[in-house]
Amino acid sequence: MSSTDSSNRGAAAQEATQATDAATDAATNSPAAGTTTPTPSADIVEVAAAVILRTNSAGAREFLLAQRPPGKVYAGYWEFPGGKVEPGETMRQALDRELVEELGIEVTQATPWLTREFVYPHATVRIRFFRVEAWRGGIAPIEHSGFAWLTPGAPSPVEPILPANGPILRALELPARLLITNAAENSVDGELARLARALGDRSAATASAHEGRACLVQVRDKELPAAERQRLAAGVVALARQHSGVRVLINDDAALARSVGADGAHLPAARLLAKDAVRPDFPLVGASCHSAAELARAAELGCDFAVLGPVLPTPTHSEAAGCGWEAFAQLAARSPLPIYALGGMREEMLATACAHGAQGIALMRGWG
Ligand SMILES: Nc1nc2c([nH]c(=O)n2[C@H]2C[C@H](O)[C@@H](COP(=O)(O)OP(=O)(O)OP(=O)(O)O)O2)c(=O)[nH]1
Repeated sequence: MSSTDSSNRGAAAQEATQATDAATDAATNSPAAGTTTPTPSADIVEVAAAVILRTNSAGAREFLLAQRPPGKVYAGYWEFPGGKVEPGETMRQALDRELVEELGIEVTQATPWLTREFVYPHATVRIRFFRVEAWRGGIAPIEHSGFAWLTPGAPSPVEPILPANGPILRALELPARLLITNAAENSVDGELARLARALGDRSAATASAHEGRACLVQVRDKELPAAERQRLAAGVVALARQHSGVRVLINDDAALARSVGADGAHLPAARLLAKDAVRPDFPLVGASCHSAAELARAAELGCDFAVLGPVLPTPTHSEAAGCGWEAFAQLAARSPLPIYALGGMREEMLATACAHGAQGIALMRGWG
């Protein structure tokens, strides 16, 4: 984040306090989660849906889609299992009930993920997606016409898929970790060596593990002289190309991103809020956010993900206390975008971040 990014810092905690009960309820899977019901709205149908994830025998990640049966709206379309929240139910209770009714399984681990609103001819729906990684019982087609296990990023073997779900399928391609360069402290050569080690270790240690290899790398280091930044960016892209599942974004410099063949661009908050802001023309675009307004803007521009922080105190922004996990969760609960938690992150905080609705963690000093 640039110095201008700090203008809204602190707003995160403040805005989170104003979040609705519904958002609070949907925010986390911690003991406090799911203890309140969504705020009823005559106009919006609340839905809980499960992105059920497994690792197949080849070590690849897969998710489950199910086909809507005859007699329902959008019969024959493929969806994530789930359904409408009944009066008095929390989001999590609705999820648990639906998966018993539809699949015959008891959910034992679910983390809140994205919330997506979509206007259909028959209704406006607000779908709270949970990632479900553990359950009891065998999945059975009790209510659906069929099942399919899909690989994130691979062409879908089934269609049509419910129209609201396109962004969800794209979000499933994102990894759990975003590494941010810190050549200002480590030097360009030091940083390239750290990345080579990190990617090498990652590949070697987790060659068969589903998510271990994949990560995003953001070339930040905005203060570097242009030639050094170019060398860093080119070096990071060259390293990334030696490892599958590693994609590189350049912070705030589309021309540099193009010249080094990066996968994407990353927008600092000031750029995001500019009146003439548009989504840069890259396959992958991220944005730095510190408030609900910035998250909403990132979604409006069609960014693929946001980085939200600082969550915990960090030397990068020593003036900021960090919004804390509960505020993070409340902001994440309202976002249609996958969000990486930033600020004071370390590898062992990944599970905590996910329990509070994060896509994963963004690390600057805490990687390698
Ligand atoms: N379950 C589910 N619903 C989705 C997804 N994507 C999406 O747009 N929706 C929409 C379709 C429907 O308008 C709404 C879910 O309503 P539903 O009719 O399936 O709910 P239900 O299982 O409670 O069904 P019913 O008892 O009312 O017949 O959310 C998805 O991935 N999963």
